[in-house]
Amino acid sequence: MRLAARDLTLAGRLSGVSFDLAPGSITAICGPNGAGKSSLLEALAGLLQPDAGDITLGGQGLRDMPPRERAKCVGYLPQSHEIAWDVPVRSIVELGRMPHGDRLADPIDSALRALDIERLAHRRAQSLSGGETARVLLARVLAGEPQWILADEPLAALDIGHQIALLRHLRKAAARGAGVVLVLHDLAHAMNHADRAIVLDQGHIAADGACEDALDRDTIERVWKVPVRWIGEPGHRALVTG
Ligand SMILES: Nc1ncnc2c1ncn2[C@@H]1O[C@H](COP(=O)(O)OP(=O)(O)OP(=O)(O)O)[C@@H](O)[C@H]1O
Repeated sequence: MRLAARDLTLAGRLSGVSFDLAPGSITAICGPNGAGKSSLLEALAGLLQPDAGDITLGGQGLRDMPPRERAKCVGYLPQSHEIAWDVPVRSIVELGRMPHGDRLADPIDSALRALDIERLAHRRAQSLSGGETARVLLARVLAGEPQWILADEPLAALDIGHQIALLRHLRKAAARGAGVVLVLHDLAHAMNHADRAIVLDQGHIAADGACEDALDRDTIERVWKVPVRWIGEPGHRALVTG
């Protein structure tokens, strides 16, 4: 099912944003602070109603879908990583199955494994470190086996080992047919791990395309206003400033 936005507008946050995303790939949403990345992701998750324009999933308007159906199709990880309930980690991950009305062990165990939190399954959620909390909330999203995984800065709190493990897991999910949309501040992660980048600047799309094009030096200098150059080979690029 394709996920598409048409002329999405939200006062002061997004202006005429349009794109069409195919499942089976990873899209990075990049842009400076306040560009509208989180607002866009929230709108794609159906949690923020645009003032104008619409979002469709498989051709059907997102706002017309029953919430449970929408939640089955779209898994969303918000930017702030907080767990309000002091319950065992496994119970938090099980919440990802709520739209399905079950607690199937397989997807829950597989999500715990994917985020390397099996040994934390019986720990109280509020006793976790920041990075552990982020991994638990991601596991909750993965446990729902959504067709679309939307994650806002999923790598921000993770150490490099868990970052790479998560990116590999998301790549496998995409290879199995899921659509993955990640808000990423780290442009090298976007360049090396996404298939497509959508660059937002002040609520507008500044660039959209294959990462080598959409995140080229000119675009970064124009949008982020820092002098940069890429070094290394495709797939192993590093961004150097100055
Ligand atoms: N609830 C809100 N009401 C009104 N304006 C908001 C609201 N939330 C965010 N904004 C504004 O909308 C713009 C886009 O915010 P958004 O959080 O989407 O940006 P972002 O690209 O995710 O930023 P960051 O990289 O800092 O997380 C910002 O100018 C922000 O101040």
